[in-house]
Amino acid sequence: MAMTMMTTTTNGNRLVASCDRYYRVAHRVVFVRAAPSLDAAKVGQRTQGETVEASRTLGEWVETRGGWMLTEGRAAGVDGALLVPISQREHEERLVRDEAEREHARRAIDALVESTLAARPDLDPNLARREVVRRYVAAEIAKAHHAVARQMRGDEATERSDRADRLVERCLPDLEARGLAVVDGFDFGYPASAARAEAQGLAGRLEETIQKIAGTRDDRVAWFSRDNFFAADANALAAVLDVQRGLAAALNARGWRETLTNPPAAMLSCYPPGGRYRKHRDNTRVDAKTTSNARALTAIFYATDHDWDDHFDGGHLRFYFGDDDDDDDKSRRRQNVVVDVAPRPGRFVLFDAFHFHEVLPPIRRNRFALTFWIFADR
Ligand SMILES: O=C(O)CCC(=O)C(=O)O
Ligand SMILES: [Fe+2]
Repeated sequence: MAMTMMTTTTNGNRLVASCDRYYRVAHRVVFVRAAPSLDAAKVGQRTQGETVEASRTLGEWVETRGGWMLTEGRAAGVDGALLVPISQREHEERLVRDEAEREHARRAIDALVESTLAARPDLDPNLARREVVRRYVAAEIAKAHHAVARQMRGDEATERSDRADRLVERCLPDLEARGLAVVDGFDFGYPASAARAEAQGLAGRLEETIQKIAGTRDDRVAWFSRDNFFAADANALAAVLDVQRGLAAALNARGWRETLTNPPAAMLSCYPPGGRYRKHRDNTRVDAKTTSNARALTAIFYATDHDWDDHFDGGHLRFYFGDDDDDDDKSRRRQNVVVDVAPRPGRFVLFDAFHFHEVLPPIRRNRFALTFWIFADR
């Protein structure tokens, strides 16, 4: 039985109960840290919609099972609340609802396992169950991602920009032919060196990712909206983001195969010398109708030093075209073609989020990039 931290005070004749014990996670991911400090090691994470029970509060931090969580996003470079206080009653209703959902999932999985085994009696029941659970969980996660993407829709049509139209015109042939376009020398409105200087100035706000703990990637990142960039006087990066935000509308206007939408923020990343991001895809297909998230295209602008050298600085973005074997467009398939794209300053890359790719280690200096994922309304 959970203990409550109800404090009851009198306000005139009325009794006012205040409770700061329960929270709903209001941000995509909120980290659990070993201590109440942004520098403390991450020891876990909670995702949007989960509820958190706190045992102690300390300023903008609450102690929860396993560590400390930040309640307000400002210090973490995010707008608004990360954790929203909820009442004990709401918390308990959520627990009941969560249990009902779990029960529903258990029944759905049992039924799927049964029908799978009826169709394929030769299958090992344990393996069949494991596969059904994997698909079920992936589909549920995808549903949640798409619900978030749908909430964010609606602004793309107003974000037409001439620059984005021109950039799409340059990308479209290669994007359609091989799912990858690379554009150099595009005029984003500011020199690439200005974006580089701003990225350097924001480096102190970048943070390790949860994948760092898992050992798959070494960059530090922060999420920026246009307003965050303007607040930080990062006008060149804001101008790049404006163009990135115009791509969905420009592609939609040219009849792109899916209706594209915008996410709220772009990711500024910095790979230190020797850092990498192991081979991965930004999205995967769970089955014919389901993808693991809403990402359709990845749009990257490199804010590297003006004298970045392909050979001595490295840090290439490596694509593996032959490996997209779940790509339903077979005509785009290539057999084991590796393509390396150097992160040259001001270079812009647009690619299919389902392509396998990897970031090779930069050799001598920090490698900054502004990455924007264009969503699809699937
Ligand atoms: O910075 C890059 O070139 C690619 C980064 C990447 O693959 C990612 O963040 O998913
Ligand atoms: Fe990626």
